[in-house]
Parts: sequence; structure tokens; C-alpha cells
Amino acid sequence: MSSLTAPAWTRRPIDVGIPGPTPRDMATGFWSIRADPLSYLAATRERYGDRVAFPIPGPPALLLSDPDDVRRVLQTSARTWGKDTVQYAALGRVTGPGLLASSEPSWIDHRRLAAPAFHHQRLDRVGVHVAEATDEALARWDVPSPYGATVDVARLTLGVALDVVGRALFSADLSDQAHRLLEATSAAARLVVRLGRGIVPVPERIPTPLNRRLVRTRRELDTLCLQLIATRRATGVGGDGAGGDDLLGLLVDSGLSDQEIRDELVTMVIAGHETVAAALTWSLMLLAQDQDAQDRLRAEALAHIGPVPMVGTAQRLPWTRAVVDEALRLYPPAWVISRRSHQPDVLSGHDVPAGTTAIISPWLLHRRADAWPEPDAFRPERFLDRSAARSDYLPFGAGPRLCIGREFALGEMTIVLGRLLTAYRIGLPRDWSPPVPQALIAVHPRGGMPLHVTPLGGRHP
Ligand code: HEM
Repeated sequence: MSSLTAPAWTRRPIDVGIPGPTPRDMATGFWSIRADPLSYLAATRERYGDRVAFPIPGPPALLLSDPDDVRRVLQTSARTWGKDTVQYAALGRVTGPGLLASSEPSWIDHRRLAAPAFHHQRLDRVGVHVAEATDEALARWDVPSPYGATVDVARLTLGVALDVVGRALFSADLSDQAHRLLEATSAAARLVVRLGRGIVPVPERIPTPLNRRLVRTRRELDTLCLQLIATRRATGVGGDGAGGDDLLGLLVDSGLSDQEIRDELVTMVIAGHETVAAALTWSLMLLAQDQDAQDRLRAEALAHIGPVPMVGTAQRLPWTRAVVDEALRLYPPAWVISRRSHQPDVLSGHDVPAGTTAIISPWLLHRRADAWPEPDAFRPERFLDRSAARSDYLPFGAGPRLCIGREFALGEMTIVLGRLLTAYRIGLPRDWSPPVPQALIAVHPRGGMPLHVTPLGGRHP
């Protein structure tokens, strides 16, 4: 019996000549891995270098921080490395085999079908949704004093990002069902994170309270999605029977089954809102710490009153875009990307067997001192004269599985920051200390992001 088909517990770790912690180290480090995976990964790389093997039964799990290895796994040898990993299996419990969690061959057809939703012309229409969602959220924002107050900006960014993804999926006319679907999807994603933090992985068929809650939430998600799809099939967005101009309409017209559309809707909600919200929250923190950078962004936004660009942000709003790029470098929401090899491969001269797991952490790559001078400093100007397309800069992944929502997210962030910072000044509260980054589906500040917010009294563009 090959080592891949033997039961996991009977397999010995396969030695591929790469250093790493012993099983005993792993057992003693268990609580730190659970409590703070980002610090654990950083300390592990610090100790063992750019290639680390974790001792698991059978083919190894490798933490890869060398840009050449990363390029090989995600780009040049991408067909060898699929998504059947623990990370995507957990996510798949909510999304099903949607775009994010699926592997070839189904992935490629779905990617082709979803791509038109992210074409430039459509994205420019999403820009209008972003502006409206931001303005409405700011109008509701409860900043009690004209002299400012300390508020949790993470709540604002999460609300805006969820609203934007809802409008892009279900059009501006968001029904009560669509709202419930957005909420249920977020709740399911949080449950998946909690399940992943269990001491031992509990199979889905065992009715633990968490498993039961996940099953209930998923059932609710299924019902809501199928109702929305049925309504859209029957009436279309404008009541004319055609699918309509949003992502749901595009999927309904694409020939996918209801179940496949359900999986893509849930995938887009999960992939498209927490990531953007987290990136915006960290951007605001960095700008609160650097008032000059904030003033420059505000001046740029005021100089561009008019249509809101979703595409080509680097050319039209270079400073704002540099701020966004730098925030995504320091706080990449997608802190880990995983792959599993379908066949043997060679990584920097090391033969690795089929079944090897590759763990790639943008969090580690983005803080390499050899690639990024003063890696912990917020310096947007480093992106003014340097391309963001580098294999040691991966906020949106790389290769064929590059984030399909990259332009969407960059455009959205640019618009939200411009509108927010022309209406408010953001500063640090008294006795402030930076919140601890917490690695959930995205990297969020533990306990939210209280910042001091002062209305500027003027109108935003
Ligand atoms: C700052 C915001 C975002 C970040 C940091 C981000 C990050 C990523 C990363 C790293 C991947 C690749 C994962 C991998 O290779 O395993 C990815 C894939 C994906 N993202 Fe995003 N994303 C963001 C926003 C969005 C938005 C707004 C949407 C949709 C509205 C979206 C939808 C997707 C989808 C569907 C995939 C899977 C693509 C495929 O495999 O074909 N993302 N994202």
C-alpha cells in the first residue's frame, strides 16, 4: 500500500531533507500555534529558515518563504499543486466547491463563467455602488461630537464591505432575503474558523454543538440562496425574465445549476467582504499614525471630485493606491495560502513527493528585510516607483488562481478611503496601543479598531 493510501495514523513522516520542528516541539508549541498562528509562523521561519518541514504522517507540510519556491508552487508548476488542503476543506464546508475552494477541472469552467462579472465596464458600475454604500454608512455614523469621538472603525468598514458585495451580487435593490443571506454567510464563516481552532478535527458527522450549528446555518444559507435564485429565474432583475446586470444575474444566465450558483454566491460573499473590511481597517490605523500620508491622500481625493474609478487606480490616484498597496503589504488579509501536490515536484533542488502540502504566508513574505528595507515601517512611497507585481508581494495570490476580485477590491478601497477621509480626520485616541492582529479568515485587529474620528465639516466628493 502506498504511503498516500495508508490510514494517516500508520504513516511515518517522509523526510525530504528540509529542517523543521520535531513532533515534540509541535506538541509543546500547540497552544501558541492556536493562540497566535502569525507569531508562530514568524518564529518558525526565523528559527529554521525559508523552507521548513512540519513533521506530519506521510508527505510533509512545508512552510515556504523563498520567493522562488512560491513562484514554482503558485505559478510555474501551478497545475501540479491543487487546493485539496485542510484550509480549503474547512472553507468548503460553507462554500461547497465554489471558485475559491475548488480545483481543476471544475474550477476552470467556473472561472471563465465568473470572469465577465469582473470586466472593467462592469466594475465601473460597481464603483457607483461603493460610493453610495460609503455615503450611506457615513451618514448613519454616530460620531457624537463635532470635536470628534473615539469609535470602532472596524464596524464601519465591515458594514460598508458587506453592503458593497451585496449590491454587486444582488444589485442595488437589496431584498430582505439577500440581507439575511449576507448575515448567514458571515455567521457560517465565523463558525468555520471556530471549528478550525478545535483541539482535534471533529468529523462533520459527529453532532457536536458546533457541528450542529454549522449544519443549521448551512441549511439556512441553502434555503435563502435557492429562493433568491428561483425568484431571479422567474422574474429577472427588472421583471423581464432576463437574469439582470449583477453577479447573480450573470450566474443565472450562465447555465450553472442552482447548487453551483449557490456555491459561487456564498464564495463571493466570504471572499469579498471580510478581506476588504480588514484591509480598510488596517489602512485607517496606519493613516491615523501618519497624518502627512493622510493629508496627502485627502488632497488627492479632493482633486479628483467626479466619477469614482474602480479600475486604473494606480494611474489616477497614485498616492491613495500606494497607501493601499503598502497597507496590504503590512497587513495582508489573506495571511496563508495552501496547496497540495498531485504529483512529485522539485523545490529548489529538494524532491518532494505527491501529497506534499505547501503553506505560503504573505504575512512572512511581505516582511522580508532583504526585499523590503525597514520592513515594519509604513512607507507608501515604496510603491510609487516600484511595481506591485513581484513574487514576494502576494496580497491577492499569484498565478492562475490570482484573486478574481483584485481590481474590485483595489477600486473599492480607493473609493472608501477617499470619501471617508474627505469627510473625517482620523487620529489616535489617547493612551493608544496598536491592536494585536488576529488570524481568522482574514487578519483582523483583536477587539476592533477604536480610533479618534473628527468631522471635517466639508463635503466629500
Ligand atoms: C483586499 C481584498 C482581497 C484580498 C486580500 C483577497 C485575497 C485573495 C487571495 C490571496 C486569493 C488567492 C487564494 C489562493 O491562491 O489560494 C483570492 C482568491 C479569490 N478571491 Fe480574493 N481577495 C480580496 C477581495 C476579493 C473580492 C472583493 C472578491 C469578490 C467580490 C474576491 C473573490 C475571490 C475569489 C472568487 C477567489 C478565488 C479565485 C480562483 O481561484 O479562481 N476577493 N483572494
